[in-house]
Amino acid sequence: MNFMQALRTRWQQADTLVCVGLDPEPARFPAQFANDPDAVFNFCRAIVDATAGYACSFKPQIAHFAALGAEGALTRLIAHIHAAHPGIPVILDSKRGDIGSTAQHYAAEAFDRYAADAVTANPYLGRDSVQPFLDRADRGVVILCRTSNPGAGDLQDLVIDGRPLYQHVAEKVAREWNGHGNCALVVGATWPAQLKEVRAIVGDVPFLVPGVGAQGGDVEAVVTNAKTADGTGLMVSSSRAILYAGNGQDFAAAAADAARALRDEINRYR
Ligand SMILES: O=C(O)c1cc(=O)[nH]c(=O)n1[C@@H]1O[C@H](COP(=O)(O)O)[C@@H](O)[C@H]1O
Repeated sequence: MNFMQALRTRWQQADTLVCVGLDPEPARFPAQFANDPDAVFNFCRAIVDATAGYACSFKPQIAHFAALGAEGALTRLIAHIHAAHPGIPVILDSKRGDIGSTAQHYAAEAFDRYAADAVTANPYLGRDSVQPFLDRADRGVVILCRTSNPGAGDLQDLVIDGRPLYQHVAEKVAREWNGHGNCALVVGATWPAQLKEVRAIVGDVPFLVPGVGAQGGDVEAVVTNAKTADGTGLMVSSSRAILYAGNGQDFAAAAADAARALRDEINRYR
């Protein structure tokens, strides 16, 4: 099953649009991990196992592993997700973008080294830089469109030919880059008006929507502005608000409660 089929199946069968972000920060781990040499893996695995029932996808963020020299933990974590929770796709959040010959290696990194089902990609260098990802028809390519951060508009809102750059990205991805039907777009939860505009441009192309939870995005506004006609189309991503919901012995149960509460809040507005 390819990424898009897996995602759609998961939306329907598990009735959830929550993407659980895996952004390990050892300084925020519960005390029980203080002397654990494999703390990054063990913490993340506990979160994965506790939240899987509420997840339409998992999204490990590569810098959070690489900065710690924990690439091995990332490899084992993705393997664990595939083995213990088959059918839940993994999006490697690496936001890669480079000339085509180098991008081939980034595609191999995400899909072959880490066995991710999808990857986030930066479109700034143009189509040839994304092509090695697009060519992997069975994998997903989640392209930055209107990001969640405060400075998103510095470049993404610049008006070109009468419309902001992020709308050109949306248009290009939906009409030209999505030949294999394997593209999705990143649109931040912090920008409800832009979510609505991009949805109007791209039809049913799925959105990865980070920015609820720690970044303060409004769940009702996200779902009402960005869902597709069938009440799906979204991976609403939250990392810190789930991972660090508790920091005692019961941290995994607290994470599960946070993921369930987000699922239920999203489902109220679908
Ligand atoms: O591509 C992403 O995942 C992403 C895009 C974006 O526009 N904003 C954004 O916050 N992210 C990522 O989503 C996660 C958000 O984390 P929390 O704010 O803790 O939920 C981080 O891993 C970010 O790198």
